[in-house]
Amino acid sequence: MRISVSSDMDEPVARSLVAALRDRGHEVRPHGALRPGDDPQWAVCSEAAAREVADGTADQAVVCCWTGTGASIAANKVPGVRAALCTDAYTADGARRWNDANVLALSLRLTSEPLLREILDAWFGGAPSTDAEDRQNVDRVRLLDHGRSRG
Ligand SMILES: O=C(CO)[C@H](O)[C@H](O)COP(=O)(O)O
Repeated sequence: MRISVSSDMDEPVARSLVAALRDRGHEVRPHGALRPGDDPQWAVCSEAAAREVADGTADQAVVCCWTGTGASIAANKVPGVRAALCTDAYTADGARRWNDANVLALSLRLTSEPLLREILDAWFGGAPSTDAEDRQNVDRVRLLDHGRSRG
């Protein structure tokens, strides 16, 4: 897959993330502190990575900041993006399964190396549910991309 990755800080775990994605055979598109000369502000680089998902340049994205909250907030402002801040593998699995999340948000502070591997295993090992109620929920969220809460 083509994965856009952003981080506002050049932290070891962010570099491990890029390496882990490449090890898994993904094509990484770096942003922010992971790309020399790029703007590292979390609001800027998270949006840039999320936009690549929305416009189809990337299949998914992983956005990082110290807490993960700013990165997830910025990514979720991009129409078509469903970003999930995941601090454990169960949440990552649920985000893919129930929320059809297409952007993984990570906290650089909380995500240890073993936890990173667990979260990535769950994220990339999961698939969106085909259950009708789950799809209805995701469709409902898609309406919000267009400022509507009803079809
Ligand atoms: O977690 C974050 C935003 O949600 C940032 O990483 C945090 O605010 C640190 O930014 P800075 O180093 O510019 O103060």
